[in-house]
Amino acid sequence: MNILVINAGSSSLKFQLYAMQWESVLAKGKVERIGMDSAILTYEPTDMREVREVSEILEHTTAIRKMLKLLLHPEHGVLKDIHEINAVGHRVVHGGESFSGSAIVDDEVKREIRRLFDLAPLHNPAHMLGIQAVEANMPSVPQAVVFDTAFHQTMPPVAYLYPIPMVLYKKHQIRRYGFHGTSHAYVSERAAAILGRPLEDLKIVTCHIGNGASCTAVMNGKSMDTSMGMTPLEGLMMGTRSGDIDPAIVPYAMDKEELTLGEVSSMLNKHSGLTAISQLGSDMREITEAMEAGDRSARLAFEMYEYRLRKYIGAYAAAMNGMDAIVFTAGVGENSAVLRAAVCRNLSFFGVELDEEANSRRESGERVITRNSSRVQVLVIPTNEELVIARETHQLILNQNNVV
Ligand SMILES: Nc1ncnc2c1ncn2[C@@H]1O[C@H](COP(=O)(O)OP(=O)(O)O)[C@@H](O)[C@H]1O
Ligand SMILES: CC(=O)OP(=O)(O)O
Ligand SMILES: [Mg+2]
Repeated sequence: MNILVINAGSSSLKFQLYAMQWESVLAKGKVERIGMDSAILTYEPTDMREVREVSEILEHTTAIRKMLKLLLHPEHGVLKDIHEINAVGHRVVHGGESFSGSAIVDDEVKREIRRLFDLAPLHNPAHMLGIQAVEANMPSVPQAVVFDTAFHQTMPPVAYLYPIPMVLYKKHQIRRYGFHGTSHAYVSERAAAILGRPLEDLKIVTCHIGNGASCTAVMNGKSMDTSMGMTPLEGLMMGTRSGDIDPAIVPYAMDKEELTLGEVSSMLNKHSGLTAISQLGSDMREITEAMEAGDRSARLAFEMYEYRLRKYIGAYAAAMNGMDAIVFTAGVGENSAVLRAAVCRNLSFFGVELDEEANSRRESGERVITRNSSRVQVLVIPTNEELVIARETHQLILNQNNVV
């Protein structure tokens, strides 16, 4: 069975085509910087040369159309016919309290994803465009959705409730949900395998630091707390999102700057975080380069980002009463040796001993970046949300076929 996995992020669209018999990737690719005039499309068919295009791609729908064309391309393609794709699995960020597991897409599921647009305004609408673009191009293919929120359904009430009137939870399900669940689950399992210890015995802080960023306290293999909340806005400082702020800023800024609710939400989701402080944009690569060239705003942005991340790691060590390992993953976590070094240098109190050479080595695979003597092991683990989504989709399709 071939499964196409689509991960439509806020600024990127990643895809992988899996042959499930071997769990092997036939082709993969990504479109980065969607919405900007120089979007970058990279397509990598296994065993063939990479194709790279820089063009204006303003919408997720255009990105998907370009992807299908490449998969079927006479020269670069890996498929002869679109029907060789047996199912599509989508990453969906918000599943609310309705979904504690994955689901096959039907009208009811689509209605629920739409109902949750307000809670994940940068994400759920993009996923829906993805689902619709697949329906338009491949009307008979079954689609599944795998939710970021599902892994965090194990959080206890002390972690998921807000200290506000209970009526808001009971009537409107206002609570903390957490996101990036497939990634936190995957990297914590891999960390246990690399450390050669049972996941059930470990206290791990997983740091998924991409354009969106979140930290999770994974205790005995279960999410016990995570930094994102009712929406992916809470927690760490991110590319364009503020993360934690005093909620009183919202009415105050609305009053002083005469902002509408929509404007203040857009300010916190799209014009805050690294973008706001660096005044250079949200790309950590550019910010690090500018910082190293002496730009003060870039340095402040970097330092705030690192400081807020480190505070969460410390908080989760306290939440779990211990910490065996820290995992860095996603775009920034996997690639920014500078950020990892800054975080680790300031965690020596916990017994983190960074191996500077291992940290700065230009490697892309899974690795430990602390010395053997380090009390807390720090790992870099490339995330693989796509593989988790492919496995879940495969299982749902097999179950469906057995029932029919
Ligand atoms: N070599 C690098 N050094 C520092 N940051 C990087 C590097 N490569 C990618 N990034 C960062 O990773 C971010 C994207 O991460 P990713 O996990 O792909 O995001 P998302 O899925 O949220 O769109 C970019 O904003 C970029 O700043
Ligand atoms: C939930 C979330 O923030 O996702 P992303 O990192 O893809 O923006
Ligand atoms: Mg992502």
